[in-house]
Amino acid sequence: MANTAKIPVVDISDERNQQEVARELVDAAIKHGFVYIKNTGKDIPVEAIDEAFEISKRLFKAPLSEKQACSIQQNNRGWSAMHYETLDPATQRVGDYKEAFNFGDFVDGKAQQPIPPTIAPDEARISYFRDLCYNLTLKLNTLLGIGLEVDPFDFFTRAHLRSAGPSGSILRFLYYPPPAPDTPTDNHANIRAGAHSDYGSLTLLFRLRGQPGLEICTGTTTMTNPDGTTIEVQNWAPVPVVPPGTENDPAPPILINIGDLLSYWTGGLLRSTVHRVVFPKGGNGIEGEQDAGPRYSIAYFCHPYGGTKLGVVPSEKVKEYVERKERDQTAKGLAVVNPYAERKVMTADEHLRMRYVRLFGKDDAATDDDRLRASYLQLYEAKA
Ligand SMILES: O=C(O)CCC(=O)C(=O)O
Ligand SMILES: [Fe+2]
Repeated sequence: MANTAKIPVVDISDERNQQEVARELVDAAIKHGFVYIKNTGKDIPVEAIDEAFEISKRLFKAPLSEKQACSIQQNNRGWSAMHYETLDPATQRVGDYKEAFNFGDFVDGKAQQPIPPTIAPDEARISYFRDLCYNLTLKLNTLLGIGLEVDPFDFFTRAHLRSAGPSGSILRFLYYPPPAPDTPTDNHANIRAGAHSDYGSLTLLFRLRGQPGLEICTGTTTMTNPDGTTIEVQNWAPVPVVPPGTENDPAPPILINIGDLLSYWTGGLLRSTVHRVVFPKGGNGIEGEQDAGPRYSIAYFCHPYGGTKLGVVPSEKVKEYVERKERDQTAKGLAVVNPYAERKVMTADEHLRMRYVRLFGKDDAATDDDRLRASYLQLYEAKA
């Protein structure tokens, strides 16, 4: 049995004591940065998930010309071709072995971007699914507010309301084709999705039974080379689609992870964990997860309103954590960098732009402010 990730499964049903649910979610977000939401079919009906996967499969099978006509734009909407994205440029020699399609906002069930004709009749259903994801993220934001004892408890929720203004939220269909026979699958030359952390506040991830590949970084090990020099090697643990206790649920649990924005906003208290998607290695050791065929997943990346100021979160828990970390750094003789001490508080849009600058390596687009923020962020990306 592979050393699988020990991510908690939380049942967020309304019948449960919501204080308790909130505590469980926050504990997982602090410790793992990931948490499974038990799928009872109440928050997101199982049929809606099945439908979304069915549409996604048809979309990626559509003629290339249809997809190319919807190629991804500056606004991060549209189709991203095989190898187009490189999530881990430091390690990867070629871009990710995947295709993706990003959906931004819909208005009255209509996409505000070009849609391949093959799935044009499904627009309203995609919009409905995106709404279900949005509603679930509002509930999760409220629970995180309760668990962090933020005052007011709906502080995060309000920042994520559509009525607050446009955001970077994206519904993304992902397709990982089976590796071609000559494809090297050693994770360095070629990988389905390179190691990365997500950019926004929360990500919802839907996966299919029998389609493994997601792994989380659980830490690093220092290795000594023959010449005495040392290198840090990342340790990886597969994330089962169907963790123990959920085998009889109507659908696999929805996997939630904390993104960099929420980690930054909470001074690093909530953890944004690095993850990646690898090719099947003759099964990953998890019972029932042996599939070497194509892999489909669906992600919903939740972002607050673009103008949200990522200043101090009104929570004693966050404040105590930031102060404790500063004391620890001082005791270790390390420089103390307080992100809240910036002369101008960064907004959600600025945070996202900073990440795009890094993803696409366009440093010429970066301003001094971007670089300053990047240096602050590095501190919070030190996944202690
Ligand atoms: O496909 C997956 O399982 C994960 C995808 C992912 O991490 C991402 O798109 O950010
Ligand atoms: Fe991700």
